[in-house]
Formats: sequence, C-alpha cells, structure tokens
Amino acid sequence: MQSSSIPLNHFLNFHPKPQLFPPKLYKIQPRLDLFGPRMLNSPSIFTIKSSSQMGCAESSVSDNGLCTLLEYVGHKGANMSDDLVILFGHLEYASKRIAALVASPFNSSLANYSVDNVQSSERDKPKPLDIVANEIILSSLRKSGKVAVMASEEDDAPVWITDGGPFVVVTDPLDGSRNIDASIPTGTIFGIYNRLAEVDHLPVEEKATINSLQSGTQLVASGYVLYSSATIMCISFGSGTHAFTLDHGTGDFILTHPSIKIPPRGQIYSVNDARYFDWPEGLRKYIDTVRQGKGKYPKKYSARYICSLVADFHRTLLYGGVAMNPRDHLRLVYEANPLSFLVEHAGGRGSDGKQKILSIQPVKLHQRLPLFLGSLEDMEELESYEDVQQKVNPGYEV
Ligand SMILES: O=P(O)(O)OC[C@H]1O[C@](O)(COP(=O)(O)O)[C@@H](O)[C@@H]1O
Repeated sequence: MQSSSIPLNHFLNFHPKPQLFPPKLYKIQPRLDLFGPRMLNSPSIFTIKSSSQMGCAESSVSDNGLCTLLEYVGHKGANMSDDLVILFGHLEYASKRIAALVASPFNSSLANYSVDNVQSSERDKPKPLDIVANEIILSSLRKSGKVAVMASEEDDAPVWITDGGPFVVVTDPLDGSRNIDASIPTGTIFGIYNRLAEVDHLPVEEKATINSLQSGTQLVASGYVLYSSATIMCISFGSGTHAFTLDHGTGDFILTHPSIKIPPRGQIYSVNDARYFDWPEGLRKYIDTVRQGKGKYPKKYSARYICSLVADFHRTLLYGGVAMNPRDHLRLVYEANPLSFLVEHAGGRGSDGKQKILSIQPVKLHQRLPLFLGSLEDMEELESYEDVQQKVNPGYEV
C-alpha cells in the first residue's frame, strides 16, 4: 500500500483522446487525414518502407501505406480472434499511459513516496512507479473483459479478474524502474495464455495459480514495450516477431520492424561484469575468449549493458549477440518466458545456460533463474562452456 496523498490520480485518471480509442479498434479508417501533403512528401515518411514491402497483408494496410498495430493484429497481418484484438487494444492503451507516466515531470516526486507493508529486501521493494504501472495494466485488463487472471511481478499472488475471460496475462509492468531518475529506458513485459477451462471448477486461488504457471510453450502471444527515445511495442503470436513504434502525433503504433530476424551471430555481449569474480569458471572463460576475439567468431566482442532488461534485450534482438544475467535474479513466468518466446520466433534462443527457457515448467509465480538470450550461434557457443550459471552471491546491494 502506498502512503497517503500520492498524486496517483493524476495518472490513473488520465483518459485517452476520445478519437484514438476505442473506435479505431473495430473499423479501419483511411488514414490520409494523418498526414498533410507536406508530410506525405517529407523524406522521413518515405524512408519507412511501404507496409506491403514489410510483409503486412494488403488488406491490413491503410490508404496512407502504413500499418498500425491494431490493423496488423486484426486484419490478416496476424489474423487473431476478435477477443485477442480487443485485448491488444487495451494493452496498447495501457502502454501509452505508462509511456506518458515515465516521461512525466511528476514521476520523480512519485518516486519519493515510500511503500509500506512490503516484506522484501530494500533492493526488491516495489517502487511507486511500478505500482502505478501495475494499476494501469490491471485497470485496462479489467476493462477489456477478456482476461480471467493477471499475474504480475508487483502482486504476491495472481489476481482473478473475470470468470468468462478467455485469457491469462502475466506481466512485469515496469522493469528497470530503479534507474528511472536518470531517465534510463524502462519496459513492460507481458505474456498471454488461454484460460485453462478444465480448472474452472476449482476455488479461485487455486485456478488462478494453475492458470498463471503454464509452460512457456503454451504462450499464445508475448511482447514488450520499450520506453526509450522511442516507445516500441514488440510482439509475437508465434509466427514471427514484429515491432511497432509509437507515433506520438497520432497515438498509433506503426509497424516499423516486421519479421525481425536476430543475426545468427552478433559481436556484443551484455552482462553486469562487475560480478566477474562471482562467476563460475565456464562463464569467465567464455567472456575472456570472446572479448579477445578468440572464439568461434574471430573478432573482438564489445560490451553493452544498460541494466534494464527490455532495453538490453531490444538491442540484442536487433544487433545480435548475447544478453545475460547469470545469477538467479530474473523471473521465469513474466520475464524469461515472454522474452524467450520473442527471441525464439526471431530465430534466436532463450536459455538458463543448460536448457531452453520455454521447456522449464514453472512451479511458483516469482521463480527466479539465470537468463541468457541471443543469437543462435552465440548461444550455442556460450552453452558449450557448460558451467555458466552463477551460484554464489545471488544478491547485491546496488
Ligand atoms: O543487478 P543485475 O544483476 O545487473 O540485474 C539487473 C537486472 O535487474 C533488473 O533491473 C530487474 O530487477 P528488478 O526487478 O529488481 O528491478 C533488470 O532490468 C536488469 O536487467
């Protein structure tokens, strides 16, 4: 519970511009109105490939040649059920509210408020922005009418929303928020499962837990939203991984990165290497080898580490290489599984250093594990060192 008088209402009562949502959800309008003649002739518009060039089905392309997230999801780009299209409309809305929240001049005053009644280490205490983001997502999922259960990093147990909801949503509403005062990128991660109708008869707590602990192989869709210099939503429904960039002028997420293919090999490793002396022998050898250019790829690797999972993952997806956290820190259900689903559908691999993340059966909601995500060849080389999971000093103060 937050201490009183946090100006949360400022964010929770924020309403979308009425023309942006929900009417567009159900009807695709010609979007010539979005760009005046000057903008249509502007070179920056024409550097965006046409949507059909980018693999967006003709029928989902607006008259202006662009393809929005909801057009893509609902009209043959992905050809999802109406229920899933509606759910994505609400997720899109939630992500725009969170994007506004993290960019707000008021967020640092929110961060000064303490959070009471939280039984966890100082480092793991949820920050107010996490809580606000959680509320925003929960409120959107409730309004969608399509979600039976939401399981979040911010809640001890899954929240049962509505009996008839066809979906289960797992989420880390705002990862990386401890760096927010320095305006470092943050992100939302989510995974979507079908509700398990076979456990409908069980008591609420029990069925909420069983629904939330589904194996990553059962994901219907997953995604992340990166709040950075651009706000980007990257999604997969199990056939390709696609990214959409928020056009702040119109409120639309525009398809900018269709069918992302992670390069089979990158030249970047991403890890907090201040922990080098706590790493096992195998991981030290791997990093020592690739940074000297003595690995299977005969070039010296570079290091990049933002310490914000979504941002480190997004860069890895686009440029290749490996992003890792070798200690038992990141969470299987709402971090590792959704991101592994995305990287696997982009041709890469998600592993705990020994086995595929998606093949690990979750046993508890906040289960932690080592996480390695990246290019196929880099991941195979890394795993060949076998001893790459950090087992000592799993916690740090910073
Ligand atoms: O301290 P480490 O091991 O570098 O971990 C950093 C990772 O922890 C995270 O901050 C998530 O941890 P929290 O949920 O405790 O904030 C990731 O965004 C980041 O990748």
